[in-house]
Amino acid sequence: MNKRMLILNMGSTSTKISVYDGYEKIWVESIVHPRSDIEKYLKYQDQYEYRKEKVIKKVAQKGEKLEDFFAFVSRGGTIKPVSGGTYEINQKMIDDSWCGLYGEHPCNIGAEIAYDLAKEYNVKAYTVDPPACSEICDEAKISGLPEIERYESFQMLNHRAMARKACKDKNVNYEDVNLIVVHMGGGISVAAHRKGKIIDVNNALAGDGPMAMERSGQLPTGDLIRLCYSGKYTEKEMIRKVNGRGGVVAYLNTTNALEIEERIKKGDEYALKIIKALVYQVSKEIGGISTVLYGKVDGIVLTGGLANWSRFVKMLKERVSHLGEILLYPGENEMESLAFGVMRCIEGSEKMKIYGG
Ligand SMILES: Nc1ncnc2c1ncn2[C@@H]1O[C@H](COP(=O)(O)OP(=O)(O)OP(=O)(O)O)[C@@H](O)[C@H]1O
Ligand SMILES: CCCC(=O)O
Repeated sequence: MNKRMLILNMGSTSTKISVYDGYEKIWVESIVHPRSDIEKYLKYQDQYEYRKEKVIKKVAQKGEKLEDFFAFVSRGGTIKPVSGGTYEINQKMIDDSWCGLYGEHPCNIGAEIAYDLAKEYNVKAYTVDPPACSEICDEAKISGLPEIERYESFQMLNHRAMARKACKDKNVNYEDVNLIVVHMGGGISVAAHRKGKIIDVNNALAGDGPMAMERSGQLPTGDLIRLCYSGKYTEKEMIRKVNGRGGVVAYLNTTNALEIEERIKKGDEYALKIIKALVYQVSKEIGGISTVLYGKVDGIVLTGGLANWSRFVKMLKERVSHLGEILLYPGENEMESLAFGVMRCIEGSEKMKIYGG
């Protein structure tokens, strides 16, 4: 049986592409998108052609043929909260993610590209652990205004993958321990994993939680309302401002941590001040979420691209180590998680889920 899959993972700053043959990784490549390339798109949806072209070109460069895949698999999209697992991507999922109601993120483009390619080549498209979680505890859903219910869009795929990996390495069951997992990529999400369930996490796409490389995070509400009504910005511009053009990039004009590190090494005090503020906000979020677990924290998993940055991790550790053991898992395990999730369903050890909206 053909088990060759094309895996797509569209992040805020990069497109990761991989080919798996069953459980075996054949290759993986990451395309980093320069700010100048993506800055011009006001809505993430407008990046569809740009990202698709990159995928098609890379697949051809690697000597692969699109007709040789039995499935197209993508991370995403932002949909109505569901339980974790592997889902066949269907039209309802595309409609719900494309309208942006549950958050704007490039993973929605990945899901759409996988779905379109699957239709074109008459195969199936799948996703695993979509970024909206139905396990949030009741208290966390109350926002403070009855008209607004809190829901969460975040990097669930990598949260689960790294939490499980850390537990495997520690020889404990994910379902038996309490973890704080901190995914630090283009967006930052800090979650309480209580005995295998994610019971609270900041909505990394909706101006919730700490600022991040390209997200504003939570802002003083009154000032935000005044900016919205200032007449200077449309609704779309404001949404893009907090999600895509806010956070570190708004201060330093880059999302590239290596570039910021170089600037700091050369004595850029302003860059250091902003990164200190980033560490401060992430630490505060970690401290806050420890109360969700009544302070019973078995470990703090730091993951995502920024967990590679030694200066950043050192400063973070100084502030939060007293809360629990720091478990460092830089980067992400998303490609493998996507491939393995599909394989478990194909082999029958797990049931494929259908999204009904
Ligand atoms: N080796 C490294 N050292 C320091 N920083 C790094 C390193 N590798 C990646 N980063 C930084 O990590 C960030 C990107 O992280 P990541 O690749 O997890 O995000 P993404 O997938 O683009 O976005 P998302 O959060 O939407 O998934 C960038 O700021 C990048 O500069
Ligand atoms: C949908 C992914 C949200 C994030 O960037 O954390």
